Amino acid sequence: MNTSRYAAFPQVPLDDRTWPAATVTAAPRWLSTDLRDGNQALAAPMSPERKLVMFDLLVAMGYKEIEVGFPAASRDDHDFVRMIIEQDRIPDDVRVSVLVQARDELIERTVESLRGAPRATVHLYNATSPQFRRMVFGMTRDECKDMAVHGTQVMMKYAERLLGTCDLGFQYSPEHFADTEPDFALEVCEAVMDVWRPGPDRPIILNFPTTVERSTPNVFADRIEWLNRNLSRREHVCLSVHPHNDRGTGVATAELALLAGAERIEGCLFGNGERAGNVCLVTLGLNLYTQGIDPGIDFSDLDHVRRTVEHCNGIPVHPRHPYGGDLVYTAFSGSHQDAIKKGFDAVEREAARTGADPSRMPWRMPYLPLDPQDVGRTYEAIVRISSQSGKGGLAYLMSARYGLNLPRALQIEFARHVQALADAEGGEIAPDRIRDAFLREYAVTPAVTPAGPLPETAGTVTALHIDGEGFGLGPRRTDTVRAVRSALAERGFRVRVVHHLGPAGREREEVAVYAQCGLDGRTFWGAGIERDVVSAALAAVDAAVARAGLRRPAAPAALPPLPERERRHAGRSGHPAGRPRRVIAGR
Ligand SMILES: CC(=O)SCCNC(=O)CCNC(=O)[C@H](O)C(C)(C)COP(=O)(O)OP(=O)(O)OC[C@H]1O[C@@H](n2cnc3c(N)ncnc32)[C@H](O)[C@@H]1OP(=O)(O)O
Ligand SMILES: CC(C)C(=O)C(=O)O
Ligand SMILES: [Mg+2]
Repeated sequence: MNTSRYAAFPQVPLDDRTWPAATVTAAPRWLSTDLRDGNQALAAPMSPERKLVMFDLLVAMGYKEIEVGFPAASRDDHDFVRMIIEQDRIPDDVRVSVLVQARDELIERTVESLRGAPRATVHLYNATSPQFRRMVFGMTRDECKDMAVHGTQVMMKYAERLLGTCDLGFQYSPEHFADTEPDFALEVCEAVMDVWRPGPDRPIILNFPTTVERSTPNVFADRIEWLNRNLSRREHVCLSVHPHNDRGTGVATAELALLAGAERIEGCLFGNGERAGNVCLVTLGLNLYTQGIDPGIDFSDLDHVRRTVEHCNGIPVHPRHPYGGDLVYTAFSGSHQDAIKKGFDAVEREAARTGADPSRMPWRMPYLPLDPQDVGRTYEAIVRISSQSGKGGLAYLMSARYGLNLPRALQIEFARHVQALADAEGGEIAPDRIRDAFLREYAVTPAVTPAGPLPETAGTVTALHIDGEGFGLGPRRTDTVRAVRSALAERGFRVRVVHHLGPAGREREEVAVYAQCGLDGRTFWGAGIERDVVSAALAAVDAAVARAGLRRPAAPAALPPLPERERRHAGRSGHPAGRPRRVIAGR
């Protein structure tokens, strides 16, 4: 590749920059340009209907400055502006703006589109960079400056003629500011201000776009700090930035610009816009939120925002898009899942200890920069199981989704089963399949249960785990059922441990008990899930004993036929192939 065709971007001479030591403590003013810069970048620009959906979304989210179009561009753009004005759809605390080039014929139509608006801003621009002056305009610096000055004069003339009592705002952008000599950008802005004459009730927005992002964000920040120091009438100027994302650093550019003195940011939801997009307003807003700063924008139903934006733009949001993508609150890898599970366990313990509401506790969760619930997501998709997962993730899924808190040793054992499944199938294993595999493997129901005690030699049920708590049963107890009953009674087990088994909303409340059965130096786990703890404990013991194969009949053929469900499960359990699962536990 021919690197020699490109050159590093020149630095701004600013040796005493202060922005690196600054911090952001409040949200900037936001302007959404989804309906203008975002819209102009679509293969099929939005119809007025889709524009209205986007406009209503932006208003509902709390954006107070919305660029609604380029009325001189098309009938749709013009008619949309007319529609929201005539139908009185602009809330009192929202200001719309419209963009226009510094060209007389376009300015008239643009200003005219705002007739009847109680308040609105005209946004005028012309390119100022040397390339543009040379290649596109064929103009000197002075001629280029005159273009901006003249455009401002023409805009004011038409506004006076057409807009009557409108509370008119004015914004000027030197397009390609990031490529323009800083002193020339300043000169043009000063000349524009001389015409507009900003004052106490007559502010001006000076908006500095990267237009095409070519430099590292620190270079842009230096430019903004330099302007911040050198602009006259600074108290009447709102210093705004408009980063694009050509180098993938639009967000960083905006954030460093804030440190350098910018007060307002223009961007689009999920970073729509020309080429690699405008800066993403969702990322910027939630970046502030996760620093404890209120962005002033409602992101509490981010999936709805994303769906609406996808509908309006006709472009899908990437699954890994910060904060809003489908996968950004999901861990697939084992060590991440394990740490997240431990993080949630720690929060629960802390909440139980202090009586605090977990949803109000400080968020410090490994691998999750934001509580998904804060943006309307659930915890369900936090962990998804694949061949990269381990016992921690599995334990989280079983607990969070099905209320099954597996003891650690059982987690380890079950993880091996799931790993084998993942290795065999590849890809993701759906939660319900994992739960089914667990029930099939551990909640074994003996097919025949005649009365009578277990023989002394049958093996020893060594432990019960009820809702994550282990109860050792002592070495000498061999009568399983008696051991269970007395262990529960000795502990005065009256607590009703309630789990929801199955998807949230199912009404059955059940208790899960896990039993460990030791035989010949090996351990066999069983699970019982029943409506009360004693039945669950008995079922768990039955299952553990059954899995140990303790009371296998000598001749399986002598038993009645297997029920359909049992038949399906036989041979899929990790037991040697063909070994009968039909075992009997006495009661
Ligand atoms: C960075 C940005 O996003 S800026 C916003 C850009 N947005 C858009 O362009 C979308 C809307 N635009 C349009 O619909 C059309 O371009 C229109 C209606 C504005 C103009 O259409 P046309 O008159 O056919 O001209 P065209 O689009 O080809 O523009 C080229 C002319 O604009 C001039 N021009 C380009 N940028 C500017 C500017 N910022 N200020 C003044 N004139 C400009 C060019 O020099 C050229 O002039 P020429 O006709 O003398 O050669
Ligand atoms: C019109 C201006 C602000 C623009 O969109 C840009 O330069 O990117
Ligand atoms: Mg732009």
